Amino acid sequence: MIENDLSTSLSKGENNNSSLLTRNELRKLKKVQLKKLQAQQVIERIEKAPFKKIFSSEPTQYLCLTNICFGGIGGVTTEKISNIFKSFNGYLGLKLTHGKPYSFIIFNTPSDASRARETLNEKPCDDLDGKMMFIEYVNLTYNNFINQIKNSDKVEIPGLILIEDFITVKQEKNILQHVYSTKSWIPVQDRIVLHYGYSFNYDLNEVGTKLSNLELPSYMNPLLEKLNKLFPSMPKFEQLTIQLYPVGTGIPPHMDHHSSFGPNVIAFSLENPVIMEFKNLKTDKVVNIDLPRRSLMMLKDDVRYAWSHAVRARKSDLLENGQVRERGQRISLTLRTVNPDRICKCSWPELCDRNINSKS
Ligand SMILES: O=C(O)CCC(=O)C(=O)O
Ligand SMILES: [Fe+2]
Repeated sequence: MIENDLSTSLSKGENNNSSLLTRNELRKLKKVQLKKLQAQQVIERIEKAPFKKIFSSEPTQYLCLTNICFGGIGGVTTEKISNIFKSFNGYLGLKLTHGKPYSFIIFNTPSDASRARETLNEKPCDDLDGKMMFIEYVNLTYNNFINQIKNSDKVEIPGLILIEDFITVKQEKNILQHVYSTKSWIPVQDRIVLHYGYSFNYDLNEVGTKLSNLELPSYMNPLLEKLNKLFPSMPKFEQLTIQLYPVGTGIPPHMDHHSSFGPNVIAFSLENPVIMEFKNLKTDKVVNIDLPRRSLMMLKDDVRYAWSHAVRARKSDLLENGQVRERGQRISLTLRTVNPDRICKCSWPELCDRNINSKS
């Protein structure tokens, strides 16, 4: 069946150069096409769907290596494959599949993917000991593959909300101008901080005294208005902490004080992104989340009350796609409400400072 398909396609002259090929070259070409068809047919059988439904003839940003699997017999390592693809512009990462003969490569745009495919498809690859990769574009409407690509190893942290581009470029510029012209910075460990509304007691790690000017700085207004529109039932934020993290610095693992502060803690990232490390204090599970520049992060529920968070003091971050990103100086703005009676009623009593740090 495969042989027949192949002879027809070659004799129809689908490969324009076939008439110029020597017998030997034609035999080799036939062998390659046979292998390619075999890989495609295996996928069609596993997926119970026709090739045309699974793959697209137009470039998409998702490539499927139809004959490359990871680990196991005949499998290659993730390192080998990422080394081959990471030299191409727009390479974002790879997704392995468990127990399936194919794998996926993700690019930023369809044209990035197309450049890599043009260079590598059906060409002997030195890094794979001369083996050829058969590469197809994943059809964006083929949900079975798209879901595998998008969800395979995304870890959700309950209660964590991340909104990218919450702050506009113009707003960021304005806030940074004001922040950098402020003179009242307080050194805390290797970073410097500013407090508005209430101070922060770093010895007890809880809310400090009410400050004379309770108003938050007016450059925060556009962000507060946008927050109000998105979360209309959220109470007014009363405390703002601004932190400047020079390259190489961070904040040790902590939970924002349960009794001092309300159920929603918000942190904006300005000037540079950073990886924040979250740890579930019951299971010790650690999850790294990339906080993009101009993003909003909200902590509520589990992640607010039962996970610690930290920015590790280091000069670079390892991203999910295996790339190392150099750190740049980062400004964060943390908004909190203050519990009037300093009492926490959360559902994690064993992790709550009302029991752990109860003062005599
Ligand atoms: O730098 C940040 O984004 C978060 C800072 C933080 O965790 C805090 O102020 O409690
Ligand atoms: Fe915090």
